Amino acid sequence: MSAEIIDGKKIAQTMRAQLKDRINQLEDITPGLAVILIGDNQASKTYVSMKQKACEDLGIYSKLVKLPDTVKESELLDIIQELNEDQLIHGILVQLPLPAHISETSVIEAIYPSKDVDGFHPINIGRLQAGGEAFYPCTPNGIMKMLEFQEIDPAGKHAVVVGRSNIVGKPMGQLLLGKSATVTYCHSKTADLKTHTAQADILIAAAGIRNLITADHIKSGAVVIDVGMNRDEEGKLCGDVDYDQCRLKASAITPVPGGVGPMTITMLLFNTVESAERFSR
Ligand SMILES: Nc1nc2c(c(=O)[nH]1)N[C@@H](CN(C=O)c1ccc(C(=O)N[C@@H](CCC(=O)O)C(=O)O)cc1)CN2
Repeated sequence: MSAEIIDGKKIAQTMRAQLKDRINQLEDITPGLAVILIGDNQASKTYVSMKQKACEDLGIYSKLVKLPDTVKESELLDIIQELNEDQLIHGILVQLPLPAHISETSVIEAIYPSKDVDGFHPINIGRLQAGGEAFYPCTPNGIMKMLEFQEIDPAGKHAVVVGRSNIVGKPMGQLLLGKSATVTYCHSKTADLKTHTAQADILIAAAGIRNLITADHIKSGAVVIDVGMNRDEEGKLCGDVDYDQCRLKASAITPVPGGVGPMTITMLLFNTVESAERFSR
């Protein structure tokens, strides 16, 4: 068997074209996104410039706030409050990770839930679980859209999520549960990982460990979604899944790069447009 390759770039392009139409339909309002970048982390700089370029391509106003990694938490919170009150801004995000002296919790909680287009605020996380109007975290929601595009219905399937981060693993399981999958969470401390992953109809690998998932870990015909963003010895980008092995056993698989990554930014644009639409109602 050779798996169908789930092309994240192509799905992202289709969704971005749909978003452009929605933006064109907004009268007298341009969606606005504020991105706060702290410090000099090379990967963060790359992701932020990708976000800005994506905004530019779609006609979303983007405001970049660059701060040194010596910035005080109180200064950052003041900036967030200004953006909360800025009528031109419909979405605010602080690029993660943060320097060690700044509390991620305080920063996330300072953003108004109505502008939290990353979907990380406890109000949005709570509504994801309990229902109600909310922004969902971009990476897991992007994966749900990918499954939808591929016509893979999670209902009744066994989904195994490897990873328990607040931004991917935990909300991923909740979203799959919301679509009636039976969900198992695993993580770096799970004993005998293979026993669990080999039962998955849908396997989400989001542990941040290169080649954690090999062919032995998956069931024949499984759908394998790779959220990993790791570098090999030569600096080449690779996921958590041994792609060359697993694509011969899976029924569908995402590559890295070109799989989940492009959907993360697309869902950020999606949330920003949604926020502007709510604002204009
Ligand atoms: N505030 C946030 N911080 C972080 C988030 C987030 O959703 N919000 N997620 C990640 C990084 N991230 C977006 O910020 C992100 C990661 C990867 C990609 C992507 O498109 N990857 C490409 C490859 C890019 C490359 O060549 O380096 C791919 O997989 O094809 C987009 C966004 C952590 N921080």
